Amino acid sequence: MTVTTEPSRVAHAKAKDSLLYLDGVSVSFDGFKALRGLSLVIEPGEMRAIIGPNGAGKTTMMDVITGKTKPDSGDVYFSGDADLTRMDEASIASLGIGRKFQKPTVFESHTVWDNIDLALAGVRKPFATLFHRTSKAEIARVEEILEIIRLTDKRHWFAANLSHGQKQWLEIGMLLAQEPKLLLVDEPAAGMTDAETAQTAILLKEIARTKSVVVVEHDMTFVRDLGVKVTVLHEGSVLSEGSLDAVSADPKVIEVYLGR
Ligand SMILES: Nc1ncnc2c1ncn2[C@@H]1O[C@H](COP(=O)(O)OP(=O)(O)OP(=O)(O)O)[C@@H](O)[C@H]1O
Repeated sequence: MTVTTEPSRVAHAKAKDSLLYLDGVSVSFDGFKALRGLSLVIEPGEMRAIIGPNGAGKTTMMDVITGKTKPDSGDVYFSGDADLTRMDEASIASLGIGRKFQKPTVFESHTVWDNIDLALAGVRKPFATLFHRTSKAEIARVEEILEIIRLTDKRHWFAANLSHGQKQWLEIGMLLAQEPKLLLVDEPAAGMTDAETAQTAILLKEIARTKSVVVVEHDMTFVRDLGVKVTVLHEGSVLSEGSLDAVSADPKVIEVYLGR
């Protein structure tokens, strides 16, 4: 006897053990396919680098994960059974998906410390925030985050006085304050000095010890420093996947990057 299983049930079973599961995701804008059957699985505790030429669909993929864009078709599951295609952006964020956009959006007229403290406050219940005094545990968490983002000695600085790279780290710290399970980071190294870029790779690797991280990046030196599995997107689907060395040697990837 042949047992037939509904496709969605099969997808669901496969999604169970992964943190993020995309299968056959397609998105069209006025008939133009930005994503074409994109499939991607991120395991709990994994850091993944996503690369690809301009227009490959990297931003659209992030938009689908965070609920900003709804796919025309395909499955998107988080933590096993949360169907992200049926949820709005706020509900998805509250599941523990944090996104860092390319441009830092810190509160410039507040100190580094206050920026992190405010981000912690953001996850407190409104009533608790109203009558809130930062608890010992919260102070310890702010300290811990400042260590991770290398801004301990700048805690009293106004964010406006930080370098571009330091502002990026501060924003990563603000995301950490929200205790996400998955961090989506868009081109963190853009505009950074070489030293800051190298520090950012170390910092993200530290974060990835306790959280899953998906990093979209163009800077190959940075991707090499991360030393993680790389997914190459092209025309809305996965062209190649593996170590940076493996995908760099893939003829399909060479053609896309160098063949025109
Ligand atoms: N809202 C939209 N309306 C129409 N077309 C769009 C929209 N958003 C994205 N696109 C198109 O979809 C394709 C994929 O875009 P996307 O921004 O996801 O690529 P990307 O890989 O992030 O590129 P980049 O590296 O330049 O940021 C592009 O051709 C883009 O022009």
